[in-house]
Amino acid sequence: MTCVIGLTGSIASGKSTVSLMFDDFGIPVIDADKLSREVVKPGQPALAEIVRVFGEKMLLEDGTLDRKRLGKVVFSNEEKRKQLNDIVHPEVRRLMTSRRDAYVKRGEKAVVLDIPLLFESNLQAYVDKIIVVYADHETQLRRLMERDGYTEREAESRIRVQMPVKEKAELADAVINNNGSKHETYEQLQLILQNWGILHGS
Ligand SMILES: CC(C)(COP(=O)(O)OP(=O)(O)OC[C@H]1O[C@@H](n2cnc3c(N)ncnc32)[C@H](O)[C@@H]1O)[C@@H](O)C(=O)NCCC(=O)NCCS
Ligand SMILES: Nc1ncnc2c1ncn2[C@@H]1O[C@H](COP(=O)(O)OP(=O)(O)OP(=O)(O)O)[C@@H](O)[C@H]1O
Repeated sequence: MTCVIGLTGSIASGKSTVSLMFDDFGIPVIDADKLSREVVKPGQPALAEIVRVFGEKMLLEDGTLDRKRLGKVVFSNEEKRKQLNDIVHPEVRRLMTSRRDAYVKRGEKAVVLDIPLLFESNLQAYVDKIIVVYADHETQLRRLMERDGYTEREAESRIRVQMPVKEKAELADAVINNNGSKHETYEQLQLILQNWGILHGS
């Protein structure tokens, strides 16, 4: 039986960092953020729908989506964010479940679905176990500003539209505290996978 692990957290809490660590254990990861980029590539119906709803101004000169511009709109307007979600999320869910099912069919011991909005979108039933990657607000804000070059205001607006990571942690089967070093995070992940019988102790 494949264990389907949902990996979530809040923006810049460290999901991608943890996601890379699964590689070390030979466990495949399906990344919802990556899929959400694939489904809006030029020629895809979701991009045409975004242009219809948000206008041609959302395209860069080369015909690709102007993510920065669209981000400015949707992270400051709840209604518009919902409109975008309604265009992008069904496609992402379709790709995610078909890839998950392929891994299950192959008999992998585990597969990870890295889904930033797992709780917000009510996708708990897609997975067997949930790991929340936690970082306290200050750490999250600092890492987000450093990684993406956002002002404090821009970073806060992105954090604010998600369920607080503390609440997510309460709903998890396991929590990784990512306030410390990446090595400490790695050790926590290893222990969780051992406890779940996915990895064997060394
Ligand atoms: C608005 C867009 C164009 C901004 O692109 P940008 O390259 O700046 O950000 P990126 O896609 O890398 O997302 C970064 C993080 O923002 C958060 N985030 C993204 N979209 C949303 C959303 N609709 N609601 C809440 N948080 C979101 C997630 O934590 C994500 O990990 C893009 O985020 C998007 O298309 N969002 C809608 C699809 C979506 O919900 N993706 C996230 C989960 S699949
Ligand atoms: N334990 C850590 N120590 C130092 N830096 C870290 C640690 N964990 C993550 N970071 C850094 O913090 C930033 C955010 O981490 P990461 O990209 O993994 O978050 P994320 O949850 O995947 O974000 P998003 O929701 O935007 O996809 C990155 O620049 C990453 O290198």
